[in-house]
Amino acid sequence: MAQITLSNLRHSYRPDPADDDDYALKKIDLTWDDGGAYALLGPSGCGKSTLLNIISGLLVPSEGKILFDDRDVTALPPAKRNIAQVFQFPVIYDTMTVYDNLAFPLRNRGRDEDIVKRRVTAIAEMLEVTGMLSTRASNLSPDNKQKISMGRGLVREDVNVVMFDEPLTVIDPHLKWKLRSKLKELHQRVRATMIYVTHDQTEALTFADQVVVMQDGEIVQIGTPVDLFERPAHTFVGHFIGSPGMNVLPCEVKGGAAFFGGEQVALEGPAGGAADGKAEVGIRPEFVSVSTTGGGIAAHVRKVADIGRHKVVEAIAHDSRIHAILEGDAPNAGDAVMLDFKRSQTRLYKDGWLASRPEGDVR
Ligand SMILES: Nc1ncnc2c1ncn2[C@@H]1O[C@H](COP(=O)(O)OP(=O)(O)OP(=O)(O)O)[C@@H](O)[C@H]1O
Repeated sequence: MAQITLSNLRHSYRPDPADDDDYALKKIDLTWDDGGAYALLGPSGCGKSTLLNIISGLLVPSEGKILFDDRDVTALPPAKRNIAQVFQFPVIYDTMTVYDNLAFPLRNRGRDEDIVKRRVTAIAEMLEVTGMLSTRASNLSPDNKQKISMGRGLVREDVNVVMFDEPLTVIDPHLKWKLRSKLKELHQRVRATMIYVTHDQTEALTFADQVVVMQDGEIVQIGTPVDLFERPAHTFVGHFIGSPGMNVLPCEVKGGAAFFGGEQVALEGPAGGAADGKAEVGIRPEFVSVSTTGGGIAAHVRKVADIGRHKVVEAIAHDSRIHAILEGDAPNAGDAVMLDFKRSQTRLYKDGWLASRPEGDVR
């Protein structure tokens, strides 16, 4: 396994890129620690596959370097990088047994049969496919085929990194959670460096210790799932993560205080030196409380969706839509209500970026 460093990376598919918009990857500086479980998360077109292909060697970046530990691999072809990849669709040999499929990457590199047997047995046990080892792969269900594909990615002990590219795309929704938690468990057992590429926040947040969020060819935040939920570094992360995402409301900053529709909104702490003028207040629906008697911002309820575990209230205040997630009783559509924002979770964003700081942070 190796630490992977991406240094000053830029990539354009155009022969003569002029400005930032011509780059699929604008400027990436990132270190993936040895043994880490990472997710690369972002919407379609943000540059995830481009980045993955640069790490695997299918693409040579227009600028910058890739290091595996201290070794510069920027110009090395995929076969020389010693990485394993699991793709959207299972890559297995239908005519071979499950055992031979799992053994293939090891035999291909000339490993002794006793090592092959030890590794295949261990991986099969982790994946809970021991009972299928002598089954022909053609007889497997799609999810078991993908499990074997994952096993092939994990069977070698000497790879620098295992990369998963949207590996659950073909899996039935009701089986997805099973494979998702299985992958997490596998990482805890094999401790390989793993990069999991997805546009699905649930997959990213379940699998990864660190999530790298991309937008438009740039990294907007790297953090734990809790960081991304509690302190989105950018309103994009606030919107993209969460269901519904963070409420982002227009506000006016005056002398370090934020005003929404003329009413002051108490921020978590100092406004971070945000200059007077237009900015945004960010508050997650989980931290908005709704009452008919208490104080707060006057609003009216537009609709209420009961989604089982909780209710999602959509209210309108000062022409902005505000979501609140409620566990117990909820108002009805048309009700006049008061909205209260939990102060410690109320953030200020300036030009999209987090500006406010927690109380007591006097930087
Ligand atoms: N071979 C190519 N030639 C030209 N442009 C490309 C090529 N591959 C990708 N792009 C462009 O580069 C940008 C990043 O694409 P990329 O496929 O890396 O994003 P992605 O996040 O992986 O999206 P998806 O999840 O849809 O695969 C997009 O604007 C895309 O249109």
